[in-house]
Amino acid sequence: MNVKAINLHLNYGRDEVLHDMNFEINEPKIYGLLGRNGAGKTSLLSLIGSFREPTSGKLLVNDEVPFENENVMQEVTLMYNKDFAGESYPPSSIVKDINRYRLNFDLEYAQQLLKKFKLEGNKAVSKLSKGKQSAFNVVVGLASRSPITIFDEVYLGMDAPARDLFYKELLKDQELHPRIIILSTHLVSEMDYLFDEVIIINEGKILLHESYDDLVSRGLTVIGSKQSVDDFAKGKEVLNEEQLGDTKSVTLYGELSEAERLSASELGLDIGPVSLHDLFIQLTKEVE
Ligand SMILES: Nc1ncnc2c1ncn2[C@@H]1O[C@H](COP(=O)(O)OP(=O)(O)OP(=O)(O)O)[C@@H](O)[C@H]1O
Repeated sequence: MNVKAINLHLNYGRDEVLHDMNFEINEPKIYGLLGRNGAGKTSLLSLIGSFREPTSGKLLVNDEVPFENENVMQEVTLMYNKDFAGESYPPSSIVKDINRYRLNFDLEYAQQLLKKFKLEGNKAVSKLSKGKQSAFNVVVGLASRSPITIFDEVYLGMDAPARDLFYKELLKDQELHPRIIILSTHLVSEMDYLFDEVIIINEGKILLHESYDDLVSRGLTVIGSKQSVDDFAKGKEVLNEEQLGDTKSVTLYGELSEAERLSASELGLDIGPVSLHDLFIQLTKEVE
């Protein structure tokens, strides 16, 4: 199972929204897809979900073009904030329907999840609250057990306890049935512990694709007197600087050698970690 982008471009009319993307994901892991509003996350996911075709280049799923490809479509589930306005059936009967045409769908698991998310009643999906409709998307996405399962911000309407239940179920089910799971989200600090790998896209380009651990280990804050911090930061990639009186704090991006750590301690500098949330903000901020 894999997803590959090769010199991938996507235009809407004259607007190019994905520019020359190249990446590959091929392991059953949880991938966090991050990007600012309008970065192109949904556009990219809609190509993987075979909702549209690239303008040029290739997007391959299991080495095949997914668009209108029955084999691939059975392997991929893309859940997004669907409009359920015309949906007059309750969740319990919709999952039975889905079970008839989705190969990997696990009806029993779907029914257990409906119970956990309190979606068992006879109310039509269109009459459920927004948060409950989102929870229903989560149920369908999890129970689809698709080798490639994508959640495009479906959980945004859910309250904190429901989101927590989703994260727990996701980790539990991923352990039992490993698959490629892509989570596109703005809730970076809440969800970062779920990610094995992180892909950040910025203005339609892949900014980085790394393991969560490598990425986070590369960000650090350095705090101390202005002169010492400036000396230490010279020649390094500085993502952010703040100063209060003579005290300065910088966010650096890159590996530190043992010698550099020693020199920081000799200069009386405090070195601390940076969260993925902060790194994401710094890495994608607009240059003033
Ligand atoms: N159907 C469409 N027609 C024209 N332009 C579109 C269409 N869908 C998206 N766009 C544009 O493509 C760009 C990328 O949008 P996309 O929805 O992929 O971003 P996103 O990263 O998912 O954003 P958000 O975080 O706000 O959901 C934006 O500039 C958007 O205005």
